[in-house]
Amino acid sequence: MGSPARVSMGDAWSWRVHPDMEKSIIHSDPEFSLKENYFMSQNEHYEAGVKKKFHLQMLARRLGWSEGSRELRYAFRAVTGDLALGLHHIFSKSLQSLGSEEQIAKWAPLCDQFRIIATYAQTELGHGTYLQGLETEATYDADTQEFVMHSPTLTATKWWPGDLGRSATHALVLAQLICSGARRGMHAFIVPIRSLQDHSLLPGVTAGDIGPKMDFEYIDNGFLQLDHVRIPRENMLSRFAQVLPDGTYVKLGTAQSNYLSMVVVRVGLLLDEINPLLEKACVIAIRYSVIRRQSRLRPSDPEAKVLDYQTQQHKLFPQLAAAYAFHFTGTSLRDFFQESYGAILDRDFSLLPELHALSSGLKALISEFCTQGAELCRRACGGHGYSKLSGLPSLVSRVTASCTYEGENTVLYLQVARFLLKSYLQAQASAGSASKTSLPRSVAYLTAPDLARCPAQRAADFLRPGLYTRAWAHVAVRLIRDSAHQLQTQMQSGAEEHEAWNQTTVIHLQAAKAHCYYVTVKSFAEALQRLDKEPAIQQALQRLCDLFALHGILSAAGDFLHDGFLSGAQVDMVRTAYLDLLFLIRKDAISLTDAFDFTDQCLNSALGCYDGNVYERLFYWAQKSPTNTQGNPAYQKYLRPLLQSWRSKL
Ligand SMILES: CCCCCCCCCC(=O)SCCNC(=O)CCNC(=O)[C@H](O)C(C)(C)COP(=O)(O)OP(=O)(O)OC[C@H]1O[C@@H](n2cnc3c(N)ncnc32)[C@H](O)[C@@H]1OP(=O)(O)O
Ligand SMILES: Cc1cc2nc3c(=O)[nH]c(=O)nc-3n(C[C@H](O)[C@H](O)[C@H](O)COP(=O)(O)OP(=O)(O)OC[C@H]3O[C@@H](n4cnc5c(N)ncnc54)[C@H](O)[C@@H]3O)c2cc1C
Repeated sequence: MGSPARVSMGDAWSWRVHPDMEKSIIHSDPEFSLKENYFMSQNEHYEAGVKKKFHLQMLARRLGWSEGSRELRYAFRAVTGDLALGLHHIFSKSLQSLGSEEQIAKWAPLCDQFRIIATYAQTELGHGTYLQGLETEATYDADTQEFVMHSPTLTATKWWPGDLGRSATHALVLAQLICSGARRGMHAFIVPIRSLQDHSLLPGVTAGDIGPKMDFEYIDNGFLQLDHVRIPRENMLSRFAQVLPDGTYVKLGTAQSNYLSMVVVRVGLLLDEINPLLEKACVIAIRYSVIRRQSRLRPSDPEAKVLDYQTQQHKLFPQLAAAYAFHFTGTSLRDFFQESYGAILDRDFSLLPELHALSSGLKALISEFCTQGAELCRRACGGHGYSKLSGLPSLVSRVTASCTYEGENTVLYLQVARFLLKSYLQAQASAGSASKTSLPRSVAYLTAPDLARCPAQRAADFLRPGLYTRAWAHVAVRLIRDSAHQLQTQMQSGAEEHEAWNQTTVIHLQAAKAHCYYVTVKSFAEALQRLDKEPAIQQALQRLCDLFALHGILSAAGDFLHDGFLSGAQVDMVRTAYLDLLFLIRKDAISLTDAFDFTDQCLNSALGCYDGNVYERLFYWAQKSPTNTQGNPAYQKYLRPLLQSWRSKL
């Protein structure tokens, strides 16, 4: 499979490594090798993650790669993100979004030069979602112009922050501010927690690791308790709020301004962490599926490549289409973020509600689909997909966390629903008045002309992006309208507002998901329009866009049939078009996965290597397992006595 030019791993039977690869700064450096990853303990994973981070920072310093540079981003991608201190960078982003210019000037150089190691400590043992419920307190003492940081209860213990368990010297502690006798809500405070001299915990600080997790073993997620720890007034990040020396509270933003850092992180995670996990799963599963031969398509044929079975294509190609859809949608969101972030930092919050809704909804949708998709890819590889040596179990357990961290998905979808309801009611209100208030771009379709029936006459009509995008808009509008109506009905029947909301959240959730899927279909289709100078690429990607849209329609056919927008015959047309696409995509499948440009070292998979030597690699890697190299102490202790035990009865 493929040319010998790009080969893998340098193992005995691989073709000669291409000269170009020898120069790959990351992959030729044994410090970045991932070969032992599947055989490590939690402690070994943590040390390996810190070691790689240390070496990468020394390399970056030597080569002049700045923070956020393309080189560092590529290096992070090449080392598959198995680098410790990820939260240090989340601290930096939070400092940039919540800190004053003076605070940024002071702390950013310390971060960039790793003169401190920081974490983002928001979640507590008792609260992660409900930020108004956070218990950690920051009480201002005007006499000393200090904040007294305190964990008043066990449930106030900070729990989960990455790099907190053993690495960080400072924590950005999100706490309830108490000043001038009033509670002011969640604010961010820079709290030193370990000595810069000997890394020992500072007075009043209790911290440690929270123990084994489903994955992310290389990150020391930790706990933190503060016992009346004093920090200077200047350590409260004050872009959106200040406490003056006498304790006067000056509000410069909104009640949720200090939530901005979560928006920043959600946007960044989509392209940098979450979608690449699905991309890798697709590369491994699709490459393996052209190597794996099993059963016969015709009795007279040789055993077939499993990728030639329509059901295998039905499993894998929608995941490939989703990975591309999320790449273009994540890029579109990043562009919108860059367009609006500057204004928000300057306290123009007009675009923040839409940015919050988009970042919340796409983080929920993309993490959910990447988790489902990675698991589907794993299952599509049969028994070998259950071997850690395939690389797939690790991808699944790692991407699963993205449905929870940076905002639990259901909670984020409900944030979207809240935004959709407000937008819908605004559209309804202005529909009757002369002054048409324009809706945010992402919900402009709420006031666009709607079709009652889909005009498609034949299967080929469903290969038109305009037609299927409007089909998705139709369903999203109907579900949003229905959710608003159900809420109104509940309230008209006497339910109190919050109870009515709770009793209709399942319906709101459905509307939010349809909206997010519509946004993704639209973003993907719009991105492809800009590829008109690359017709061959445009055609290959257009098939994936069509497949993503039609697979979604078939998966939610009831929503399209519900009001007769699609007829049963039209759903059959969608299925015909969908199945034809599977056949057409088959010939591009390998190229479309190669295009993600993951090296074999980065994939770290015995099934997904470019040279296709799956069986040799599986067998060779298994030989290296400590289960085969460290003897069998159980034999002397138990098996031998068991095997001999019959004698004792004689
Ligand atoms: C390589 C390493 C990879 C792994 C990295 C992992 C890193 C993980 C780091 C973390 O997990 S950090 C912790 C992340 N935690 C969260 O994301 C907590 C999620 N919870 C929330 O965001 C809020 O609590 C929630 C939005 C669910 C509820 O907020 P509230 O209880 O304050 O109230 P509400 O829902 O009533 O929202 C009030 C207003 O604030 C708005 N709002 C809420 N969150 C906002 C936000 N983030 N930005 C802007 N506005 C926001 C919201 O739209 C609404 O506006 P309107 O009143 O105009 O409708
Ligand atoms: C791998 C990993 C890394 C993390 N890293 C960090 C970090 O570095 N820093 C940090 O501060 N935190 C971190 N976290 C914590 C993470 O942000 C929280 O776990 C997350 O925000 C979810 O909050 P929770 O755990 O309280 O879940 P909960 O909110 O308790 O969720 C439990 C259930 O309650 C439901 N629920 C909660 N509220 C509502 C509601 N209003 N309406 C409907 N249903 C609701 C949820 O949908 C969910 O089904 C990390 C978590 C993980 C798994």
